[in-house]
Amino acid sequence: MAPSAKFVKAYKAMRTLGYTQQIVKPVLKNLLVVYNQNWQHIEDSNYSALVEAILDSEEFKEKEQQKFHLVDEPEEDEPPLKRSRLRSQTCSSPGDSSPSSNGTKGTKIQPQMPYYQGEADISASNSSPGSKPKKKTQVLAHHKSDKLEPLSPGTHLIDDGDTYTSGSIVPRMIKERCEHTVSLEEKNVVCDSILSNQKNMLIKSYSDAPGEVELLPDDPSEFEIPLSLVPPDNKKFLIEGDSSNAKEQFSTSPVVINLDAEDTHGSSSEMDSLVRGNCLEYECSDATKGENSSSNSSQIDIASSSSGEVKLSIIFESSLPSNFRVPSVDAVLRHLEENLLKSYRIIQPGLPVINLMKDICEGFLAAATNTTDDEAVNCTDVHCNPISPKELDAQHVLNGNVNHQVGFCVSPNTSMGPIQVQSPVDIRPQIPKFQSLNCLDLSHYKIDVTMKGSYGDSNKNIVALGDLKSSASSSMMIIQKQHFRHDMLSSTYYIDDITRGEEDLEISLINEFNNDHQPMFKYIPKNVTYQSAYVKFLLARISDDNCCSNCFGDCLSSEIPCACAGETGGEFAYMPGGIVKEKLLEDCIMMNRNPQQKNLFYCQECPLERSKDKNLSGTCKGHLVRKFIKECWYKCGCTKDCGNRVVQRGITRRLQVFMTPEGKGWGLRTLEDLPKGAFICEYVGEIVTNMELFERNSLNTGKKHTYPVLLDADWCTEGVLKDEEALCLDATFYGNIARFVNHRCDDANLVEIPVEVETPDHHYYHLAFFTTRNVDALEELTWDYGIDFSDHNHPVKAFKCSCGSQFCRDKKALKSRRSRG
Ligand SMILES: C[S@@+](CC[C@H](N)C(=O)[O-])C[C@H]1O[C@@H](n2cnc3c(N)ncnc32)[C@H](O)[C@@H]1O
Repeated sequence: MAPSAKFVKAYKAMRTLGYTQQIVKPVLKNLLVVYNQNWQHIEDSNYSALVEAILDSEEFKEKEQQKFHLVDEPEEDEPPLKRSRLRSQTCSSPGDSSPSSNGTKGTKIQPQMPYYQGEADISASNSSPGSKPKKKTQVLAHHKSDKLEPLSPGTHLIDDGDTYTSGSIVPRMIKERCEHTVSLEEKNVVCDSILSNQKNMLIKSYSDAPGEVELLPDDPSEFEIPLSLVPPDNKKFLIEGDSSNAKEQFSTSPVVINLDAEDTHGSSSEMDSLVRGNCLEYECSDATKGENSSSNSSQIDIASSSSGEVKLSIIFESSLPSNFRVPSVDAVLRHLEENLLKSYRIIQPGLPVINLMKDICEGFLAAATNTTDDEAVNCTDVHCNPISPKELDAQHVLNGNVNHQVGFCVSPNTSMGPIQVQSPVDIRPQIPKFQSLNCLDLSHYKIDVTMKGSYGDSNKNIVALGDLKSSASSSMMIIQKQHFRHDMLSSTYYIDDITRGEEDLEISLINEFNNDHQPMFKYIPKNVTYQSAYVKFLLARISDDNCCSNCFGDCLSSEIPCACAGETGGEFAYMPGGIVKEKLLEDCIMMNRNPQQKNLFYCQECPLERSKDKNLSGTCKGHLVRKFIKECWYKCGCTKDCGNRVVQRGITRRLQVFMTPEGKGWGLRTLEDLPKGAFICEYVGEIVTNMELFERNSLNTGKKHTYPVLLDADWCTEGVLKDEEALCLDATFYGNIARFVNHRCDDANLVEIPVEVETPDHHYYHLAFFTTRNVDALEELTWDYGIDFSDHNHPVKAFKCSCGSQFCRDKKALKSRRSRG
């Protein structure tokens, strides 16, 4: 039996035997210690005897006394159940004679269960079911007396305008919690700067004993931080307040909800809540998932305050690798964005994690302000008891478990705003890892996001929290529901617009072949300069005579070619309708297919060759003279509809990114029939200098999504560009759909043509794709990357080509290699 299952079993058995959570909790903790060391003893144990033995043991009592500074009180007749709960979940003021726990009177069984030295967190409870109260203890605390009001199950408790439907209420004060070092709860409290600043925070808590009431504050405004709660029947939890008045209720009635979808059933939720609310938080979070769950899990806790702040905690649990190092917040976010989002089923392209978290918070606000009572009871658990980064549970430490808490504060109101990292990752001291036998060897990543905001309508993407059994890394699935068409197979992965509205047309992405999700990159519709690249089309150069400032209307309809056409020999590149003229198209295709027939320009004193060796004059090896297009632009006198403006208007054809069945990865296809010479898209990416690209490539050892396009190295006839000036396009991190165009040898249906829009100096141009022939709807769009598959010395190792072309150069190279032996 898996240790976690045993743990659950032990818990259930103890609860069945009638032990209160407050007894079970410390006992389980002790049990865990034993368990780690000698778990086979547990297998056949009589749990009743076990509990009694633990409670009766001298070590247990001693530790409990030390830890909680318990003061013996005169015996008082109180039902043990209630007393124990009061003892462990409430804090009494000095001199408070409210009921407290009795001592333990256990059996004489003393199992050989070594207590692990250093184990620190032991509950204050030491009562035993059915036992006669032996003594009363009092927790020394420093706060004013709390008012106690009993409720029966289902009773509506009106407090400060709030309505509670059932259960117990355990409000706490943050000050008290931060000052205290006496209880398990205190140990777990983070005096978080975010939460601690909140006023009027009140917690609704539900015990496992319906009708049992804990503390109710005289002044709820004193309660600033929520504590852990247990729902009465594992299902019943509500956001208090009636729906008619939900907004006001919400603003004055903070709630704390655990939305862990996996904890919705059975007593596991109860236990999970119980233990998470205390020091055993993570162990039991895992334990409750029992045998069925993987060792990895996650949960989301969301809390809101009366001031409109929503705090989101995401706890991600996974096995600690041996090279574990605490990363920076930036590193975590970057890593998530680059690598992990897809495993969480987050389909939004380039979605920053922080935005996702903010969306969740906003969704919570929106839901909270629109939720009816009926809907509200779906929440499964009530919990917010953040673990103090400074005070780790000893068991965690011993198990080498680490809790990283990261706080983020998302700026006010629902519009996007700057994000402040409020509390950076807490760096754990170097704790020797305890090699335990059990399966609770988890690391815990807890990311808190806090959003203060107005409660305006949110039309943000839907966030669904559910069970993602197929995912190895998380039980959380976050999807954009609206992006799934109903007629699709459940296995189809589909996004309706990967451009996020950046293009005039939506461009969908579909995968019907495997489980790959959209690669991480940021969609940009136009090139952006990365850093050092200097692109010369400044407004200061508006006086340059490279435009047709005297034109008006549509230049194409003018009888005399305009100045822009003069740049390309007095000929416009386009026909009406934006189709590239046949001659230009064929020239460009030819130049690509037959490099040996490239149009070369030879200079007399080649600056390029001279730059290689200053002492030699150097014979010019020829510079490529590329055919190009010069478009009119906004410096010109023509209108935006001018027929000589095509590429700058962006994508106009219906296209789709799809998963290719041939193993080439993603590809681009057309969803409509295309004529020959039609503009498809520009190759968009980051404009980087040669130097920057080199640095990137040497840093980035991971797989590349794109082939950087060298913009002007073989085209510039104006002199030799230094590496820090020569421009390249890299679409690895920022790009458009062109980054998905796959290679096809020789007979690709796309050809790239340089297009000048803003600058005439050939230093920078747009690389535009046009169709080389008529293309049918659903055909894949391909481009000949120009790779020489026989060049094995090339620094970039070519992929194994599966273009399927009869002219495939890779296959030819392979054949000739084979024939050479
Ligand atoms: C610009 S990306 C094209 C999009 C890419 N398929 C993806 O999934 O992101 C270039 C990469 O696609 C793959 N690829 C492109 N054309 C290919 C071909 N003909 N055969 C095999 N793989 C190809 C190679 O992995 C190459 O490095």
